[in-house]
Amino acid sequence: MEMSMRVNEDIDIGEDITPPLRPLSFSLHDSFLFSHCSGCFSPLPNLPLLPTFPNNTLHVPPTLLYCSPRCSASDSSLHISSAEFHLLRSLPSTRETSDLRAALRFLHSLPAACGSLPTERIAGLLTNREKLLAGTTADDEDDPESVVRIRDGARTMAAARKMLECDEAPEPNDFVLEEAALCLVLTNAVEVQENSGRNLGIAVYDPSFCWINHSCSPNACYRFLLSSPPPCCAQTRLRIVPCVRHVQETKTESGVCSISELSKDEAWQNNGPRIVVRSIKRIKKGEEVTVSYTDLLQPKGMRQSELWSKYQFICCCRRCGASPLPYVDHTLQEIFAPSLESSSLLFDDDDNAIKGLAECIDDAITEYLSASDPESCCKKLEDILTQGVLNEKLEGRDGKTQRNLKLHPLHHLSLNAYTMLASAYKVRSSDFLALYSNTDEHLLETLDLSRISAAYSLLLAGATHHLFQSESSLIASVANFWSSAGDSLLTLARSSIWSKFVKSSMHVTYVSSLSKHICSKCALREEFSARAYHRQTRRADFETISCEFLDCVTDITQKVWSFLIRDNQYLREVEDPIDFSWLGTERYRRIRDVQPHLSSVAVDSCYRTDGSVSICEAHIFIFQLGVHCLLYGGYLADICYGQHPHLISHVQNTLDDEACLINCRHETND
Ligand SMILES: C[S@@+](CC[C@H](N)C(=O)[O-])C[C@H]1O[C@@H](n2cnc3c(N)ncnc32)[C@H](O)[C@@H]1O
Repeated sequence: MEMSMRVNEDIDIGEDITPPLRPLSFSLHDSFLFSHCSGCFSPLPNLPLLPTFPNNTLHVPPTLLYCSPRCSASDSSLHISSAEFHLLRSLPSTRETSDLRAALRFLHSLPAACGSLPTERIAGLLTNREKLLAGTTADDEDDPESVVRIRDGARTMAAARKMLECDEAPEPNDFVLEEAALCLVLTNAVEVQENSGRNLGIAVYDPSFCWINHSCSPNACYRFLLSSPPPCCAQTRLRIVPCVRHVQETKTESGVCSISELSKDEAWQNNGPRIVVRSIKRIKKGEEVTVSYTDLLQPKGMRQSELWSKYQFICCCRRCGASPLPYVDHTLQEIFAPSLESSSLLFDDDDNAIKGLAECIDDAITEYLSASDPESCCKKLEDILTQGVLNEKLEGRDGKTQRNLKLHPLHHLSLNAYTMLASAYKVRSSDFLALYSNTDEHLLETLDLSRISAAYSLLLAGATHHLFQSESSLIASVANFWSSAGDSLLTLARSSIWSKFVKSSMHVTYVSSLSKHICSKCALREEFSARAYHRQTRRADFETISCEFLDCVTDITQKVWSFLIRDNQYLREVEDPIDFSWLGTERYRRIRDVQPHLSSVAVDSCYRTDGSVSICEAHIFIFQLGVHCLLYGGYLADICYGQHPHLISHVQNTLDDEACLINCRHETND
């Protein structure tokens, strides 16, 4: 039996298709146990509450914490009686325990009738146990790592449950139920993210959510509500219905108890992050609803291998099944051999060199995240992006040949590198500002670092937008990247350093650009006002709004890109970060073969030597660009996640700032 969910009416883009659904089981990741409430996942206050132990018999250090008496009252008993408490106290701190704890909580909430041994489904939810343990061998030592992890985890869960009864350690085959519950969590749990995108923990929801299958070109996405849902959202009906497909060889055993039995149990009425499913495409009545279980910006091979290792299925969705590969997948893995006419002429033995490239990028990123040396990270990543790798193993007709392989600017590793570079340059800029005094040279260097950070953010947003134009399910990533680019450009524009340069070089062009400051060419502002003040989003205008936005940002970017990327060797190869038509040109191939000549620029000649914009004009354009990116990112986020008060006030503050900037410049000018 295979379950899926279908819509029971026509759905437009950007509509909620479920009400907020409560979790059946949830747990914070270990690293958030002492910073976030285990009952509702919100950040802890200064004086958090401990679990309430029965009769205060247990005088032990806290294993988790709560934000309020309500959360403590509703969650403490589950913490103790599910054996989560025993598990946390007995397990070495090296193993992440959120999956084990969610499985224990899930098991504890099952009515007694569910105690017989299930394997395929529990409470209607697929355990996938047989598939996940498929590699099991006669000798434990030969088992694949994933199998050992499930088996050891289940054994630990069983031991913790035994501790509740003060019983002896379990027999080896005493933990089938725990194994099934753990497999169920691995198959059905989703990462719960806060607004900033951090993964706080995991949660398992009822079949209305868990029967939704995966697609690499999904038509829906989901969001979490950590506080009470707004009334409009809570009133949404469930607009999806289950669909059963009977598969011949499947065993007849199914759920050992139904979800309706579970929902009567008080334990299921607890707190926890709620989830809402939302359409990101138009969906016709009767069509299957799908979400993504993986990162859609990965190329096909990586998505397939992740889905196989986590869920043991091969995705046959429209995107995966297309032949030849769709543009987006082809591009995400494209490699250049600059000396050759076409990347299709890559040879089999280039594979190892490409693996080497991936390892170098991963190493630089890991080193940055663990040792936090942003300067070294920037150098390593930019060296790889600019120089690529040499494949020296190829035997040509004349003996050994060297081939230089480079990542395409839209390769998925390039996109990862841009994310890290935007972050690392930003950190370097704020470190620099904190460390050095106000000499012009140091201020200029701070501005330069912030400028490059903003340029990488803009490149990342433009690159993913380019891919989004051929794969519309990338909307959530694109929304995120445009918002980050907006934030990054506005951080640059708001830097107090500008005033040093702007005052001394105020001139006529700058003043005339002010009048053009408020953009009248695109409808993003009207759209924002409609959304913020009248709670309406004009979905029908999606294509128009997106085209107008692109026209505007392409226009402004052309004026300011050379300023943003000045003196950066890699970014100088990127002719335009929004319109990538230059990628196919002969000129680009030549640029990639030539090492650009870099000269150090004297402070007094900065930014005004080669016919590019003056620093004053650049300041205005960067602000304009930042506002556009933020408004459009917010517009797309609204489609994916619905009205978000936090986002609306963020954009509103920016528009207020913008009004101040204009007034201030007019006054200065008067
Ligand atoms: C959360 S469940 C989804 C509901 C599931 N189909 C069921 O019958 O309960 C996840 C499991 O569904 C199956 N599944 C989900 N998406 C799939 C897809 N695109 N192709 C094949 N199997 C899929 C896999 O077995 C996966 O482990």
